[in-house]
Amino acid sequence: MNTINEKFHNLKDVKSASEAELESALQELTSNITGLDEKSIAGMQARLDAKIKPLRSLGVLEDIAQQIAGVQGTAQPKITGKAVLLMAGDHGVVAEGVSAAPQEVTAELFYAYMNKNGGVNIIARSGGGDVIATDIGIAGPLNPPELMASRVKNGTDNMAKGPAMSRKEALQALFTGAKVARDAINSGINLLATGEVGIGNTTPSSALISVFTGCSIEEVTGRGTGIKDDALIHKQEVIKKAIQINNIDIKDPVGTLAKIGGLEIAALVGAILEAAYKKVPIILDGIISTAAALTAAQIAPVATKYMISSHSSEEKGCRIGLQQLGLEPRIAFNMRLGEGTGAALMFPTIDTALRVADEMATYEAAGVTTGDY
Ligand SMILES: Cc1cc2ncn([C@H]3O[C@H](COP(=O)(O)O)[C@@H](O)[C@H]3O)c2cc1C
Ligand SMILES: O=C(O)c1cccnc1
Repeated sequence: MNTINEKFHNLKDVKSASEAELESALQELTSNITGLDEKSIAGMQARLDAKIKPLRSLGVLEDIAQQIAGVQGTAQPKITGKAVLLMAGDHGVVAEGVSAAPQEVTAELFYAYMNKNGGVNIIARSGGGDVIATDIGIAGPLNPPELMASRVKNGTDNMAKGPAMSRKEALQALFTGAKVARDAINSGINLLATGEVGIGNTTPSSALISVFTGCSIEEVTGRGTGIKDDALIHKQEVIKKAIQINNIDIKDPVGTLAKIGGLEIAALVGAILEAAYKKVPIILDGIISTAAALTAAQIAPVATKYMISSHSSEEKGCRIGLQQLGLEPRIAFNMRLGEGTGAALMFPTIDTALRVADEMATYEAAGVTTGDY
């Protein structure tokens, strides 16, 4: 497929493109996202119905197999590679005291992901997947400087005082994320998962979820890294202020993302849209990924069909956001780490769903008598 968007394969182009060029590339990208292939979904259902089990008795495993068939456009889908796309970015709003962790932790954790021993690396590895970590907008310098090659800005501005980003910066971050997803897909990975790191990022995520679901700040805002009662009330006040002073127009999702979002959240929006455009399923993680998914769905509602939910998260806005997307959490492990840890836990389950379709015996082959079920 040769669209205007392909021009932005090269990161240098993303950085030098004008705002108008980025806007038209987004138009082009989103208008080329199409729905799932119904024939392949029906073909997978027929394969599963022939297996030695009562009809639909493998529940969600069958839903997942059917969804992946529809995404790939074949009743015999295969997973050739899996990766968590971990986007890193800092947040000016941490100056308001919304997190229990200091800002420098974002950069410190980034090195752990590069050294392959962060939480998400272990869980992804257990499920046979990789982690691709990208600095979209960490505040401080990284060493070696090449690690900062994809950085759009040194952290967002404080959204409680003005917009977190300019519209152009949000679009640059979005297309940088899209490029990360495209490169991964072109290298043979065809199951993606969203992940992130960014001290303070449950604050913009809660803001986006409140705005896009219409739920109150109190309903969607939790303790993030683990702030105490007083700090939680303060965090909710900060979010209210950010929404008020930024004149949010939800009919303009990119503008909303720029004003009260984050660089890594914007990159995840781009990764989700690119996955849908390239017909690759993408697993959502916790509250930050869900905020990105809601934003992507505002930009291109059909992208929702490419999303696979993972865990419910202890951060309460996650479940509310998933519900708005028409998704149900699949894992309830009381997790609240982020990074893509919950999403990566779905890797083995998704492999299993396709393995059932490929390897489980049929009634005919096993010589099992069918009943009225
Ligand atoms: C050591 C550590 C590892 C993490 N890994 C992910 N997060 C998670 O916590 C942060 C969001 O929470 P808040 O909005 O309260 O700052 C993000 O970095 C998220 O990825 C972590 C947080 C910490 C402290
Ligand atoms: O839901 C998440 O992913 C989450 C929750 C708390 C802190 N960081 C991430």
